[in-house]
Amino acid sequence: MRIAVPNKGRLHEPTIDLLERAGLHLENGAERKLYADTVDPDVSVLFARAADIPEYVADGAAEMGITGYDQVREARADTVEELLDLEFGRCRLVLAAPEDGDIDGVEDLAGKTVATEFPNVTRDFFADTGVDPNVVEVSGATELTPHVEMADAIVDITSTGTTLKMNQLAVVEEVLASSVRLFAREDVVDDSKVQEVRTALSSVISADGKRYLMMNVPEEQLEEVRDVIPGLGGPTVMDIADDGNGEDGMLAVHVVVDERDVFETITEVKKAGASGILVTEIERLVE
Ligand SMILES: Nc1ncnc2c1ncn2[C@@H]1O[C@H](COP(=O)(O)OP(=O)(O)OP(=O)(O)O)[C@@H](O)[C@H]1O
Ligand SMILES: O=P(O)(O)OC[C@H]1O[C@H](OP(=O)(O)OP(=O)(O)O)[C@H](O)[C@@H]1O
Ligand SMILES: [Mg+2]
Repeated sequence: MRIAVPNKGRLHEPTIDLLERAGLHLENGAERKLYADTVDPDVSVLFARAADIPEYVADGAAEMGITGYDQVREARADTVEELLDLEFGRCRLVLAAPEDGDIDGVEDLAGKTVATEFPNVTRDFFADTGVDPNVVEVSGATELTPHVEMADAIVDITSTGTTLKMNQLAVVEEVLASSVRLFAREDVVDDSKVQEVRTALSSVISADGKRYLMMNVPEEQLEEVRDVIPGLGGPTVMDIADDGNGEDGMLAVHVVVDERDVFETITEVKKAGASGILVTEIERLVE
């Protein structure tokens, strides 16, 4: 099985990082190589441009791919199936026009020109509106085109909004919300290796923002502690073997909580009688 992943650009590093955290360590993958092996002899990685990845998967160069949803839609790769939202590379494709111009809505673009790196997504968007502007494809610096009379509006990526603002452009309408996805070719989605990869990546995402709390609780205090724990599916409670030091009747309580609940939970369980509280990170969480 081969996974196509971005070879450069902003998606490269976070993708490699995710594979590593999922236990799919890369081997023999010196920088600038086309392929890398992983610790799993059945899984290798193919490096490609973010925009080419959906096509690589559709055409059979790889079985799985990781890239932005915007690229999957642009490639119109209808033989690939999404397996997982990887929850990074969040951005929006928006229709934007000069702030001080006369384009306030989609209908104002009838007979006008829209420049974009995403001509297919743009045409699909306008097809649904009944407005049919002229769409011109550019390969970068799209934000410049309305200022050089090349276009009346653009469809481009925005996340913080800084680039649009810098170019005196305002959002007219959202075209697409995107994030990075794991997908596979239709004919291999049920393959056990594909599902293994999906589970491994999913376990990293599930663990993100979660912490593991361990504490000691006197038996008679268990209910009180349990009541203040916001845990995932309730805590795990274990007997602590009597160590002969009067620790009899102590229980070990383990629970997974949201990182943002950790501070309050510690305060609450302490009040309820817990001691020896330990907080650790979670690498993976297989549900
Ligand atoms: N500003 C942004 N914020 C969040 N995600 C973004 C942003 N810009 C792009 N992306 C996502 O990253 C994907 C690839 O963009 P990126 O800029 O890394 O590649 P690229 O422009 O093709 O790189 P290069 O031109 O170096 O090959 C986009 O398709 C989109 O899904
Ligand atoms: O809303 P913002 O946070 O300003 O982000 C939007 C910008 O980010 C991307 O460009 P990128 O930085 O990838 O440069 P590129 O044009 O070289 O791909 C995108 O093409 C926008 O220009
Ligand atoms: Mg870019």
